[in-house]
Amino acid sequence: MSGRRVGFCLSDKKRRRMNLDAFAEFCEGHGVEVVEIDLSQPLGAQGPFDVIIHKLSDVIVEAEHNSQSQQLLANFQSYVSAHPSTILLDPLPAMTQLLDRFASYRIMSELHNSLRDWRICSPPYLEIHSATELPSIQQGVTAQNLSFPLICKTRVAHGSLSHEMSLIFSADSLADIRPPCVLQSFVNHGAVLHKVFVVGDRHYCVERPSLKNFPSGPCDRKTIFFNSHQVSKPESSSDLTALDEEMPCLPPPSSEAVAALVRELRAQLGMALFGVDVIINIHTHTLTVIDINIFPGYEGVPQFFSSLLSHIESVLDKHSSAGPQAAGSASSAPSPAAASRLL
Ligand SMILES: Nc1ncnc2c1ncn2[C@@H]1O[C@H](COP(=O)(O)OP(=O)(O)OP(=O)(O)O)[C@@H](O)[C@H]1O
Ligand SMILES: O=P(O)(O)O[C@H]1[C@H](O)[C@@H](O)[C@H](OP(=O)(O)O)[C@@H](OP(=O)(O)O)[C@H]1O
Ligand SMILES: [Mg+2]
Repeated sequence: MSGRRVGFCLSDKKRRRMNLDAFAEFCEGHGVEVVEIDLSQPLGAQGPFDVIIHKLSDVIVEAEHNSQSQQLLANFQSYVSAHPSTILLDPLPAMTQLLDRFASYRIMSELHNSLRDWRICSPPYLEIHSATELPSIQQGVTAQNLSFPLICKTRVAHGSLSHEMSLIFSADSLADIRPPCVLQSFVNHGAVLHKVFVVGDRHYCVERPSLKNFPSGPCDRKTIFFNSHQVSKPESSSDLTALDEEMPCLPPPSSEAVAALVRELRAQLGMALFGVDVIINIHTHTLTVIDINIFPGYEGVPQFFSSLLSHIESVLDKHSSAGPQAAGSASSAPSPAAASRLL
């Protein structure tokens, strides 16, 4: 495979985090050229691209209220629409839905049906659209069978503001939430998070610290505000992740169940680069899905570069044998207006 060009459209932060320069060097050794796309310059002059890998989550979120980001997104979309043979990893509509926890939680909540044989579930949740709903939230909490403590997360799932969350211990503290957000039952899981990182047909599980167990049921404790990156990064260590009690180790998630989960999500989302966060309920040992992430950090994944390159090679090989309109091509992008309406 020689003479192939892969464009990367990433924020500066993401480019540094994934060490794109090192990946470009790695690809060069395999006859693949990596090009950093500058979204602010005409894309036509930067192409052609066989594949574009992007993480446009910040641009899509900003395009909601910023005309410059709207323009960048529109330029990107008109380029991909005009170049249907360029493969887009991942398709914009697929990844845009994961920017919205209302959409991603709906997907997670349907998993227990599609994966019935594997005892996979996600905690019950409630969508709060606006502050006008505040007076009736307690009714919603009861109707949806949510149980205290509750974890409250922003509706927007990606970007720096999206990791600010809170733990709510009683009905009185529901006044602390800031809509739009989701309320989700907190599931005790022994402070262990299992991150499943997906790269095409391969996936890898890594263990991370996580929130400790809390007594079930309402209590008069004050709301705890925290940033999820203080609790679920490899180096995270805080009072919130240190268990208060001794606890026997939980069994890790079954690898067959994780493989079934990844297969189902790959098919449902039509995506290749994503992460799924799962915890194990300490009482039922049920594999519980709590988050799906777009193009995550893959920290701790051995040989991420070679997995990513083999995925790129495999989609290109499939594409050339299937013809230019093969699945995953850039033509599946929504109109600029549709994409910016998605949040
Ligand atoms: N329903 C839940 N029950 C128990 N703990 C939870 C639940 N939801 C989230 N957590 C805890 O809160 C942390 C952050 O939650 P979540 O993964 O939804 O946030 P995030 O900001 O999207 O994180 P990431 O940066 O991994 O994408 C988890 O790692 C886990 O420790
Ligand atoms: O690799 P894990 O531990 O799963 O963490 C990821 C988060 O899940 C993502 O939400 C981050 O993306 P955003 O910074 O766009 O929220 C993502 O940031 P990144 O895209 O800069 O890598 C990571 O922090
Ligand atoms: Mg997340």
